[in-house]
Amino acid sequence: MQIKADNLTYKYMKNTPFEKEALKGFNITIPEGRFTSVIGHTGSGKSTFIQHLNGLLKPSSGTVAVGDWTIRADTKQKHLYELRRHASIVFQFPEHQLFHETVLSDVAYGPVNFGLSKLEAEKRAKEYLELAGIHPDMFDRSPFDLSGGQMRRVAIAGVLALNPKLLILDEPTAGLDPEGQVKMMELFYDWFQEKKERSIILVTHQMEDAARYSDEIVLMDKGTVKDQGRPHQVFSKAGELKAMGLSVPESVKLLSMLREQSGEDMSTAAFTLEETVDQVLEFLRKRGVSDRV
Ligand SMILES: Nc1ncnc2c1ncn2[C@@H]1O[C@H](COP(=O)(O)OP(=O)(O)OP(=O)(O)O)[C@@H](O)[C@H]1O
Repeated sequence: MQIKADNLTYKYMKNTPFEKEALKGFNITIPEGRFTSVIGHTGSGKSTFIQHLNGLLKPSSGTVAVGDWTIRADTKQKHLYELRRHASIVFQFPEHQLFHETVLSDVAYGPVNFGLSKLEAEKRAKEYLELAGIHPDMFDRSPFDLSGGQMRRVAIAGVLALNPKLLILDEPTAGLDPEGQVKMMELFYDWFQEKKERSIILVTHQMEDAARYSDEIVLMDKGTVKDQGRPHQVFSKAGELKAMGLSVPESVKLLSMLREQSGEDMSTAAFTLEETVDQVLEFLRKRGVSDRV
């Protein structure tokens, strides 16, 4: 679903002495079928923005359009019920929301709620649990007997089983070990790639993830959108990012240092280990030392 914000403003505790303008009237368009990461310093408004994308928050002024739904300050919640079938948010620590007796019934709950029969819902739940790496032996166990990482996978399977078109992820790998983080991101990316109309909006502080998986990056600062572009465009402005208290991926740092210290005209756009090695080898080739590598 395409996302379009027009002059989007959001104020917490509006018209009170504690009023806080978290979004300051920005415009943005994010086309359907993209993996988009939203980055920005803490407090820049990322979570506030994404909560508008399925109507959890409504603009104080301006509009947000998500697919066929347009959300304004006076939009009634009942008009957003259908939107929530298509746009799902995964907050940090989604495992805190597990509450059913068994893993299977927890994942099947959402699809039943959205109208599937119990049989169909369980079939779909099994499919997504397996995709999320949960072995069938665990289906009848209590979700609370699982490890933290497994509980997170069950919770994610519950969201994917709703078959959303837009998946909104707010720091979904927080608290996982490095291997768990990679596996979780690969799960999301595989899901995203399966159908071309699927979109992901990922809020992250992990610049490596933003660079590696995204088609586009949205950079937020002080309640507004500062930049939007492909990873190599956004991360080529290392100085600006640093001034906002942000960093660039380690691979970009390494190549930037190499470029500065050698004076070589080379690209710093490399977001995986393989791409970085290729760039370094290219550098060495230009310098005529590739035979010794
Ligand atoms: N419930 C709330 N009541 C009042 N102010 C809030 C509330 N939630 C967020 N804010 C304020 O709104 C601004 C934007 O917060 P938001 O959580 O959207 O930022 P963020 O970029 O997601 O931050 P982080 O990276 O730390 O999660 C911040 O100044 C924050 O203090």
